[in-house]
Amino acid sequence: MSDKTVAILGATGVVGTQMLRCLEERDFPVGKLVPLASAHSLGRTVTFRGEEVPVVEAAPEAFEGVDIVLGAAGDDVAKVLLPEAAARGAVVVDNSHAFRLDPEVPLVIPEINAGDIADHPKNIIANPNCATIIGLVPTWPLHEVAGVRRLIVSTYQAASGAGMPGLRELEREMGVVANGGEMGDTAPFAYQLAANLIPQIGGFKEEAYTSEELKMQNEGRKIMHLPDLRVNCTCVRVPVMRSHSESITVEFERPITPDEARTALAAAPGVKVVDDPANLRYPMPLETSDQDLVYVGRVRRDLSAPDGVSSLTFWCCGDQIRKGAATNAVQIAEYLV
Ligand SMILES: NC(=O)C1=CN([C@@H]2O[C@H](COP(=O)(O)OP(=O)(O)OC[C@H]3O[C@@H](n4cnc5c(N)ncnc54)[C@H](OP(=O)(O)O)[C@@H]3O)[C@@H](O)[C@H]2O)C=CC1
Ligand SMILES: N[C@@H](CC(=O)OP(=O)(O)O)C(=O)O
Repeated sequence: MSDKTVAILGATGVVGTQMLRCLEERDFPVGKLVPLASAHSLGRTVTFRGEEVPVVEAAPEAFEGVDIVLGAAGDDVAKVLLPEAAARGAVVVDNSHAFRLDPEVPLVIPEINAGDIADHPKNIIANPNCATIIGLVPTWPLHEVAGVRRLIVSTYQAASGAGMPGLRELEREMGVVANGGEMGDTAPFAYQLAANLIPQIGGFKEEAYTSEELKMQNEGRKIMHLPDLRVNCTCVRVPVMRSHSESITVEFERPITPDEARTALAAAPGVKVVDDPANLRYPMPLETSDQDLVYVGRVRRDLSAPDGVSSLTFWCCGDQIRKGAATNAVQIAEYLV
């Protein structure tokens, strides 16, 4: 396998920094690394394989000679720069929302639809929304057993889902809560997050759902190839540094017991079952931070299901910076090489 020239667009951010670590850990064949960021990061370096690599200002010409681009910038930057990279012959794996629902762009969680990677006519492959990845990795093996018809999801999303500014803001607010002082401006959050919950992620869209909540439906349908999948999602920002958690109730086409579900989950790639209520063992975000598996527990019957309806409830946690973003993107890039 020949070494590749790999660019990271947004190499100084939360996801970009994690991509550097994932490329190192997974021994991705990087011949040359091109770390790209905004003009305000010029003069900075990123550490890769023990060396300091200077950050380059992101511009179309920076993609000349690049084989693979990992996108870790926001939607607006992605929309402008990544087609420039693709036009220069690079294959792009992008983390933003910009291209996810484009019918000519595959939207991939490798554990579910790796087969979609091969057909990428625009030279762009999209990484799904982080909460969607963490929720669907354990939902898929249950679908394979019993056929998923409907999902009812509540998410508990970490501050770092809002990038470096979100992480820094929660750290600051925790200091203010502990030591006193002025809370002041809470951006990027609309309200104080420390010692609080904020039931809004993204802007409000149709039927009073937020953009983040609609991603679970629209991206889930595309990834699972289930255009009629019914999804009801509520997304909540919680004062956790890292790792998203989700409560998911699944309605199935066919009967499935909690034991059958645990057996399917235990055999599924990317999943670890932690489900031992007698010993108080269940997934928690502190435990799932900085690793790649989605932990699943609290698997139980949905006591509210109408007679004759097959339905289970479970709880899962996963590191949204790793499996929800950087790791998933590097996994896709591995298929490309
Ligand atoms: N955080 C998360 O958990 C997840 C994030 N994502 C998505 O990944 C992407 C990156 O998010 P995240 O890492 O959290 O964000 P951060 O805010 O932490 O990082 C943003 C990155 O984009 C760069 N950037 C900003 N403006 C420009 C520009 N004009 N030209 C080039 N680069 C620019 C920044 O560079 P500089 O330092 O110079 O400003 C920085 O490297 C987003 O699309 C996000 O939606 C997806 C899943 C999970
Ligand atoms: N919006 C997510 C993270 C994210 O960046 O999602 P997306 O890539 O779909 O914009 C969160 O705040 O937790």
